[in-house]
Amino acid sequence: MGRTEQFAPSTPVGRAGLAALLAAPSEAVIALDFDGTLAPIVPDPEQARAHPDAVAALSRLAPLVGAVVVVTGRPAEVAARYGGFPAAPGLGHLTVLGHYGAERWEAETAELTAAEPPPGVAAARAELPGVLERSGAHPGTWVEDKGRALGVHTRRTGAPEAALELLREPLAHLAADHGLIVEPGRYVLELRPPGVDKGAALTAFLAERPRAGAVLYAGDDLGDLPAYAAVEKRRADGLPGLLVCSSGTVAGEAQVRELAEQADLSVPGPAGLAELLTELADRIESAG
Ligand SMILES: O=P(O)(O)OC[C@H]1O[C@H](O[C@H]2O[C@H](CO)[C@@H](O)[C@H](O)[C@H]2O)[C@H](O)[C@@H](O)[C@@H]1O
Repeated sequence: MGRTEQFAPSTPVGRAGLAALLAAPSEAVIALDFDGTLAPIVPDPEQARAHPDAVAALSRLAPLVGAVVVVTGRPAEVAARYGGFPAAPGLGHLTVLGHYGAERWEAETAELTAAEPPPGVAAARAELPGVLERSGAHPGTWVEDKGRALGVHTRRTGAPEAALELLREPLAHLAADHGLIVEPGRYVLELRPPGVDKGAALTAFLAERPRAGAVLYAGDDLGDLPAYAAVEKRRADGLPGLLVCSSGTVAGEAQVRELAEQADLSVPGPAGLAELLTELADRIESAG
């Protein structure tokens, strides 16, 4: 199969989204999740790094399109650093929307803007060790303190799915007690403030660009569903869009079914996304 067929969207709306992106790339917005999409999933979240081929492809693509934005559950500055974005050529206008949109980092200025630190996180942080102990959390359960949110990871336990299930209810109670919500992800339950999600973040970013002619969104996890819904909504309003699913490639881990079902195009993980971004850069360059 050639690359053109490999990256052909399976839906008419997806094909229209891709066609609009390629017809007027300078008005297109490329929006990408970080973990599982730009960066391969690894056991230790602190060791996650963007796939080098994805960064190289973005370096070529970013100067050709209207905007590139990374929309992530990570703190924005952490995603920028783990992505290697500050040092990468061509990414001088990249934006990272972190903490599901509560933070924003601009490559142009290296400035970080953030909403007020949420109340409730400090109290939940203090109570979390006790809650984990009383719940019988499996050995290997690990807390990622993200400052304005707390991620409880079970990937490094002996039975990640069972370890996660065990914690759903106690963490839901802890979150509710402190005005937080639980954001579920790939072997992680995150306690975070309500009021933002990737859909609202992407919608606001697109609203800053009234001339946007197309939007591509790529994600891999439940937290990306609101961004998918935002693209669907903008498509209904007439903005062409392409929904890409970075399919799970970690042994024994199922991909997020809802995302795969809604996507116009699936790629095999960050390496596949890198190929897609490379293909887009090739096609835009050869047309120009
Ligand atoms: O919105 P994203 O950019 O996809 O971030 C979502 C969460 O990703 C990270 O956790 C996930 O990736 C880890 C590294 O590969 C993996 O070990 C873990 O099992 C995954 O859930 C990150 O640690 C979280 O802070 C993000 O919210």
